[in-house]
Amino acid sequence: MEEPIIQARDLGICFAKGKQKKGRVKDLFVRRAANKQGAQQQDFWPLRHVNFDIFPGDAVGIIGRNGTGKSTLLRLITGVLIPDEGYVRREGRVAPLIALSAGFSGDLTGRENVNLVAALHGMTTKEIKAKFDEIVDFSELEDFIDTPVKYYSSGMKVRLGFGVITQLPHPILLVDEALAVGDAAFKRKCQQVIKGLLDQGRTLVFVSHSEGDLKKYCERGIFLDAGTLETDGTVAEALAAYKEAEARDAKAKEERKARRAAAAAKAAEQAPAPAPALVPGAAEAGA
Ligand SMILES: Nc1ncnc2c1ncn2[C@@H]1O[C@H](COP(=O)(O)OP(=O)(O)OP(=O)(O)O)[C@@H](O)[C@H]1O
Repeated sequence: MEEPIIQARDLGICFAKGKQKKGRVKDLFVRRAANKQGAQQQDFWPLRHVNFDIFPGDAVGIIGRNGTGKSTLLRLITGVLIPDEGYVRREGRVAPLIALSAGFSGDLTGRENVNLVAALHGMTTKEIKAKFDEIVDFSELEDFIDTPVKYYSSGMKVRLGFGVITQLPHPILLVDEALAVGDAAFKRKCQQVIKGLLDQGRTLVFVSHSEGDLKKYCERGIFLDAGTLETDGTVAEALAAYKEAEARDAKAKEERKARRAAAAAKAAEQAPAPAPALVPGAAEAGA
């Protein structure tokens, strides 16, 4: 039987409300010790008891409302965050199309950043040299490649990041809304590149709020809700479950609103009639 390229078992991560958690090795010890002492009041689990297998060549869309742990799941898969429970195992390196504009050093030029980022992701000097022109050409930054990245616009940074990461030979491609940025022409170019990588047999895990994009790239869909994996099926099934949950929530919200309005009307009905206004001197005048 084929082995999964990504496997999650009882995967969970706990965050403290109002505090940013960084994926640090130290946390492996500190947080595990803290968990043994019992969860703090402010702790919450954006993901818990998550299980799935992703096989080589799968294209999986991660669907869910804002704040339901989609990006967190991708960061757990890349290894940037360390789980508090369970595990996620990868059989192959990851090319992360995530937070693309954040990965550069502002004082270094585009050229230096390409070399640095590609090397950090495991490309050899020879590989980088072979791909360099293609990266620059794709990002359309020929005239700015020797300019420090701090002078780039956010779109220029994203273009350069996309150019580098899509040249990595790694089998797993993680995409987090990377296609939501950039102008229409650049978006079309990105779509072609991703399609090409999928045709080569890469495995895709794709976070998006766009039904069109999800359907375009993915056959499978995982719907996350309230910290758990609710549906793992075809992308159409996962989208249907997502819409159902949204409709259920909208209905519950309407019902709550109607209950509050009814309670307010009842309270107004039962309230004693307001006392007549006192007109100074009225009693004396009647005597
Ligand atoms: N490093 C962190 N430390 C603490 N809390 C975090 C951290 N990263 C995310 N969170 C919180 O975890 C929850 C899940 O966030 P996440 O970004 O994974 O959601 P999402 O489903 O990707 O949302 P969106 O659709 O809005 O992008 C949110 O409540 C968020 O505030």
